[in-house]
Amino acid sequence: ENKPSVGKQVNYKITGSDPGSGLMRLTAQAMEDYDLSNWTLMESSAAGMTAQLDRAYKNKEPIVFVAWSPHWMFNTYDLKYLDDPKLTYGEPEEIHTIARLGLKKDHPVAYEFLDRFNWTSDDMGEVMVDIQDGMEPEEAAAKWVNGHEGKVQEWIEGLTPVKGDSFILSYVAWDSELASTNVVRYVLEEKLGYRAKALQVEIGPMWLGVANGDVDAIVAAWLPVTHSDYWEQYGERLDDLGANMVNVKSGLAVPSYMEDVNSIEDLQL
Ligand SMILES: C[SH](C)CC(=O)O
Repeated sequence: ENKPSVGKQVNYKITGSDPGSGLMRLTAQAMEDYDLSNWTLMESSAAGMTAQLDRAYKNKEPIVFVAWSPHWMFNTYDLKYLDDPKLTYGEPEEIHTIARLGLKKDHPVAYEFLDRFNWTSDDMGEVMVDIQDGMEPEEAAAKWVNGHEGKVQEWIEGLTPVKGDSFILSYVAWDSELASTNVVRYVLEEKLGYRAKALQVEIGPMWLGVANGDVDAIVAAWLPVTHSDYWEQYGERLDDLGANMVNVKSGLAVPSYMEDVNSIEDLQL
């Protein structure tokens, strides 16, 4: 039977996340690249997006939403990314650790740890799923660090703990960065002797804070594509310590029960 178009099914709405985020900028670009001028990108937050996904999924309703991996939603729901033949969302990319200028001199122990910090999507996934199952982020981080001695040892081998120096991290409430920032904070405090704080902020203040030196470091930079605009704006005032995770990706996704929607081009119908 002639089913209404997917646009009609979702009132031409893309369920978005936090305004200003790279994913929202890329999705606005995708709406241009794929001529989705009659669609609206709904601003929300990462938590708002997953709440709307949960409601739609439970009722097996159609929904088109912004997505990124690693994320617990791909463990919880049967989802699929829409093909992006124009590569608006780019190729799989990296999450980078970014330090303020001067950090190496001021906090050499923390700097060396942050320079070595790297883990996999599976590692992050363990922490994210524990948090999603109701564990406090600090507790989930402690559980992961205490359960992965070997990996943590690589990060801190030969480093002499400090005596209570303060350290400030910041992050945006994306489930991925809630996990990574809490693990880094836990290691700084419990293994390296810092009094470390993790400030939850929006994306603009996160980048501005580390660029103007109010924040010591972030582990939340999606590069080279998703956060390219922030890197262009602040990059020369920052110290990029490289990838803490590789092969991450973002894009548009739908539940797999939307069988006839497999590419962003299918939204034009
Ligand atoms: C974790 S999301 C890809 C971050 C963003 O959209 O800027």
